[in-house]
Amino acid sequence: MTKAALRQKYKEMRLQLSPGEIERLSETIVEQTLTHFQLSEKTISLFLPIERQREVNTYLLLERALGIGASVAIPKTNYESMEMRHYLFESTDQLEVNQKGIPEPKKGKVIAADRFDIVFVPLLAVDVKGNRVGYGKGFYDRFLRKCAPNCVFIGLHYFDTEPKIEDVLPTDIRLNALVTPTKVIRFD
Ligand SMILES: Nc1nc2c(c(=O)[nH]1)N(C=O)[C@@H](CNc1ccc(C(=O)N[C@@H](CCC(=O)O)C(=O)O)cc1)CN2
Ligand SMILES: Nc1ncnc2c1ncn2[C@@H]1O[C@H](COP(=O)(O)OP(=O)(O)OP(=O)(O)O)[C@@H](O)[C@H]1O
Repeated sequence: MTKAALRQKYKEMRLQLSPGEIERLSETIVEQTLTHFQLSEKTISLFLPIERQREVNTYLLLERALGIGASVAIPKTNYESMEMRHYLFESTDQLEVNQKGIPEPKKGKVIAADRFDIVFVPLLAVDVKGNRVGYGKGFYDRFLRKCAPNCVFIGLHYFDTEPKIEDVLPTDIRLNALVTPTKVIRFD
């Protein structure tokens, strides 16, 4: 399928999940993540969920990661440059929900892209090779290319992989791994 068709399909599938299901599936995704990846002492990029879009509740992962000594930075989007800048998470007082519904830091200590060990990546759909579909603005494609070569890109997703994304672009950056409620997949 094309990215446009997949966006529509998965937006609808997410909106069919009840708030109770979102919580339960998000908890399972977080448990799977903690079982399969070592987060302690790591520097991590973590998006916070657009609640009206029923994204994975990553607040649960934020709490757990901080509890085991990870440094967590949250991205903030700039719709003029179409780039993201990361700020070290220190307190929920730093956060404000932007006009797209994304909780983002207002200020804080800036963390450069090449400092991350792990980046958790939001997505609408992903194929069997780790190609992803996001909201189509390329924020993550621009950010991930600046990360260190050994940085691990992990998608968090409620659903299974798609057989194929038809219109993959040369600028698209693949995931290294995917965590769903039932599977942890490593690509490559
Ligand atoms: N939680 C979260 N943070 C993220 C992303 C994400 O997918 N999830 N992004 C991933 O790249 C970037 C933001 N990308 C976005 C780009 C466009 C729209 C947007 O146009 N939203 C529409 C509603 C959604 C729709 O139906 O298209 C809008 O607000 O009108 C939202 C996010 C960076 N931060
Ligand atoms: N490094 C880059 N420099 C300039 N433009 C880029 C770069 N990476 C991606 N783009 C552009 O951004 C857009 C990304 O579209 P695409 O459908 O791949 O987004 P997406 O991966 O779904 O979105 P997102 O990364 O925001 O979740 C394309 O128009 C692409 O050409």
